[in-house]
Amino acid sequence: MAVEQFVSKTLELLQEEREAEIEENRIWQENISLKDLQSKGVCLLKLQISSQSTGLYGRTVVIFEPRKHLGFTSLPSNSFGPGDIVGLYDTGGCTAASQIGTGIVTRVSQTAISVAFDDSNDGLSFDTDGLHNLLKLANDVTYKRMKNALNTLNGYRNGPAANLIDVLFGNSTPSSQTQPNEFKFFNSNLDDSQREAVSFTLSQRELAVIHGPPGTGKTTTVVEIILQAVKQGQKVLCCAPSNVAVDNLVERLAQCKAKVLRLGHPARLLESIQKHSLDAILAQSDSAGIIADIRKDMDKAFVGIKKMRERGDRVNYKREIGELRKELRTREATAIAQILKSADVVLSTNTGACHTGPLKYLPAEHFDWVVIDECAQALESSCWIALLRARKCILAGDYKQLPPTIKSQKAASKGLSLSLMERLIQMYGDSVVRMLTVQYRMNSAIMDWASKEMYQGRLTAHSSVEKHLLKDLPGVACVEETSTPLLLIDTAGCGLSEMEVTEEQSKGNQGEVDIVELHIKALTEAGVKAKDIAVIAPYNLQVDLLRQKLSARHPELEIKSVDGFQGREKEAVVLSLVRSNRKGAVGFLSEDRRINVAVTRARRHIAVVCDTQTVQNHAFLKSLIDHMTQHGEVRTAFEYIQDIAPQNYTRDPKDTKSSSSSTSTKQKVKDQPTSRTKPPQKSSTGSSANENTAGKEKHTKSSLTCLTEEEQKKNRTAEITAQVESFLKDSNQSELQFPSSFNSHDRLLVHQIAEEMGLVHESKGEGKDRCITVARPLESTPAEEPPQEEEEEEEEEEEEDKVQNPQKEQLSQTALDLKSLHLERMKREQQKREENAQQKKQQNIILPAQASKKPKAAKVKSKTKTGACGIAAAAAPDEDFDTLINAVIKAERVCSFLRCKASVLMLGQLCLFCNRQYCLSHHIPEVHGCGDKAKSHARMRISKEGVLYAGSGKKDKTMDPNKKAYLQRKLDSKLKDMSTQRKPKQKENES
Ligand SMILES: Nc1ncnc2c1ncn2[C@@H]1O[C@H](COP(=O)(O)OP(=O)(O)OP(=O)(O)O)[C@@H](O)[C@H]1O
Ligand SMILES: [Zn+2]
Ligand SMILES: [Zn+2]
Repeated sequence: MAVEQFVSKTLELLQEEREAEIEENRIWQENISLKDLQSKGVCLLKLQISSQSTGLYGRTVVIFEPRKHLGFTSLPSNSFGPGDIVGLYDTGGCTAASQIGTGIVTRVSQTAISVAFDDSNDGLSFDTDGLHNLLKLANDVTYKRMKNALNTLNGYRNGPAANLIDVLFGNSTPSSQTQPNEFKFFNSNLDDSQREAVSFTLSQRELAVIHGPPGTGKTTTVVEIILQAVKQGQKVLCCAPSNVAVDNLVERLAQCKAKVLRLGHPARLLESIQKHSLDAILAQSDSAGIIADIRKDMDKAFVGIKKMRERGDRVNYKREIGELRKELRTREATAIAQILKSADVVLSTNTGACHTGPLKYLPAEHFDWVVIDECAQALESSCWIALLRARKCILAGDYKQLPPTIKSQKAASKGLSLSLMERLIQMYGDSVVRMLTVQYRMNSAIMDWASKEMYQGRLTAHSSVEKHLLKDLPGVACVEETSTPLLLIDTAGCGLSEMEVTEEQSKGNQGEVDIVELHIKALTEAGVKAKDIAVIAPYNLQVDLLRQKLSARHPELEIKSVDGFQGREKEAVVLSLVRSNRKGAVGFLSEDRRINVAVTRARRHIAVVCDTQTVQNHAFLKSLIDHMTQHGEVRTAFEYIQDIAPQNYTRDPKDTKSSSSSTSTKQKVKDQPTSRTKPPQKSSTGSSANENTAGKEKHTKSSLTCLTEEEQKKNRTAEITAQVESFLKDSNQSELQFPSSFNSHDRLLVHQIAEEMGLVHESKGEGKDRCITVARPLESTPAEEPPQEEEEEEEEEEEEDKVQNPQKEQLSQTALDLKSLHLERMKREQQKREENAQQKKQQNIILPAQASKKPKAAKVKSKTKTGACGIAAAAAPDEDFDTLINAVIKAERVCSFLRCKASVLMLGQLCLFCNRQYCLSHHIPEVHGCGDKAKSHARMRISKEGVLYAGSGKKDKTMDPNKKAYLQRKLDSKLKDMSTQRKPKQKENES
């Protein structure tokens, strides 16, 4: 492909992408006042400058604070963090015209925010008396740099990269040295595939691609390659799309005593890395003394300016500062060039390697090799920023994991999401690729699926991990949950449907949240540490719901979206797939690479909670379900629901004894609740060796029977269906009673079949005599049924239908309980939405979007009313409900910090990590125990820089509109908790 063609097409797609982003920002900003932006935390209004100095290696750092003389002592709650790019405005507004400059946030405290402005903005002068607004900006620096690189690529003639460009565009073929260099490995532990990758890379002249599936030691290999290159006297430029990935390499290379230099704004680097940063090394250099003196003079001048009241005097100081700055710059340029030249490896993000940065001090042909790690997560255009400096390139990554995040679907589908790595593999095939095939992370049962489905079955598990299980971890007891690498908890037929909150375009599933909670409980009770467990969900809404439920009890449990987890690993992963609907829609789960990433984070155990009936409609997900069914434990969510609402179900004592009869799934269902609820001491006090082997034997046995399990289930289903059908044909029979020998699993099947056929079903009797009957639907039902409406509401109708006839639904009453809670919630949410709309209307500011939404909201509400008010009324009479609301409001009024009674009504601050309100002395995450989360959040945000870097989750600003929704959900969960408390029994039984 011609370079020009690539460049013009890519420029176009980048433009499209940029426009999509701008459009999104515009819609968002235009419809929201500055005040609202401030309340969303992305804008800070009317700040005064408290001080100004040169700091952070020569930048002008300005500290802003609220108007103290008016009694504002702290900043409004905001989402500003170190590394954010902000615009500085006078109080005229936040428009381009009133922008004074842009800077990078370096520090945020309760009372002040520091912003670093680059010296290069010569015209920058701050009115120290005036008031300023700060607004978080979407940054276009990344775009500009990529565009520049593409344009340079287009006109590139005979620089160092000329030959490489030919190879990367197929104009000449990659070549290798005939006589490979002799070399000795630094790391003697490398496996064969890693060694092969290193030798191959060393012998290639222009291009080597290293394909590193999850856990195969890609970084280990890249580090070895770089060390070998350095030994050969090569100068290496090493890049990755995210700051985190770059820092990781810096750390590993520094451990190996390589002379590394990290480029990048110090505000964005991990603290441990800062000593390798250009600025830090500069500060220790010979010129440092002189530079420091100049800075001191500049600081003095700044202080001078502040004292001066007269304009004329200020001008003098400004001139002085200008001259000092010039001198500073020439001295620094010389020093920087020296430092850069003496480093063996220079590291930066892809965009940090741009020619407007420090690399401009180096001659064009300085570098020999360019290494790009995580290459499959980078836009190709961002790779070209660095590649234009290289004779040879090494690309490492895994294109079977998630590609770079792109906002414009159109641009993505037209090729913007195709990474350089993938494009080259398409062009040259395996001849330029070496794949790492030994993985050091996953138990082979987990790996086998990924290997087969994604990596041509080529992966093998290293013996150190092949069989490792949770129970092998110190302090972890041997129970069923900790002895199986694969656990599938199937919600099919249990009525745990997904829900949707339209404003957020996301999906949640409260039933799955409850099941995840129980599984986490089982794992932690067995001694697995919360910090070793990840809970992953593909939808942000579900992530929020899970956090709400779990974070308070397990602050160290990491709960994230799939995208936020790329590049990480955990001993145990619990994956909630969320989707459960009759249409079998799986939406965004259909990205195979997303599922691959989610599953391959797990080292010893993965539990998947999902509705197999829904997700099996997608071939790739089906392969996962099939794999887990064949090689792992399968449970139905039904028995977890019994734990959630045990009052609705009497366990059939016969179940535990009838394991020899009918199905084998039943056999599994039978004794798990015991193992789950039994305290972990059980096995640690007993002879654990015996227990171990016993567990293993059982496991093997069940794996064997598992092979035909699905068929057995099918047969059983067919049997029962046939019985039901023949009953239906015989109009004389009014009721079909199944024998009391049916166990709970058989009854579940009956329940499912009856549901599908629209029949009434009921369980009667206790213990041994418990049996299930099926009958034709009652005549009255159709009359009450609301007319069919939009598809998305179907689910609700179905639920309401059951709610209206609860007495006919004994067996599914447990599921129904969750549903009624869900409905209660939905109803209140609807009410709130309506009230909001009402208020808006009164204020005459209905946005068109809301105006059009309103009628539908009203309709849904009235529908919900007819359906669910019965439950709501029965459970909570109006007064009761008011008391409830009052209690919640009261609880919301005081600081959430243990024993703190301070009011948070006026000055409360919401912690975004735990979603609680705190008083001013407790709201800082570090103070109340969210420190780690805040840190990793900040890190993640820092690593995101632009929107284009993949693997780091959603963009910041999506947090902000959610804040309100967060609060709403928080209230709802409190209400839910309270309503469950009001029903006697429950919780006590569990513990
Ligand atoms: N040859 C080896 N022998 C033993 N352990 C190894 C070897 N190579 C890598 N590992 C181990 O595997 C783990 C992952 O290695 P590394 O950090 O290099 O991979 P990564 O590139 O970060 O991961 P991934 O391949 O998933 O991107 C580390 O714990 C590392 O110690
Ligand atoms: Zn907190
Ligand atoms: Zn407090």
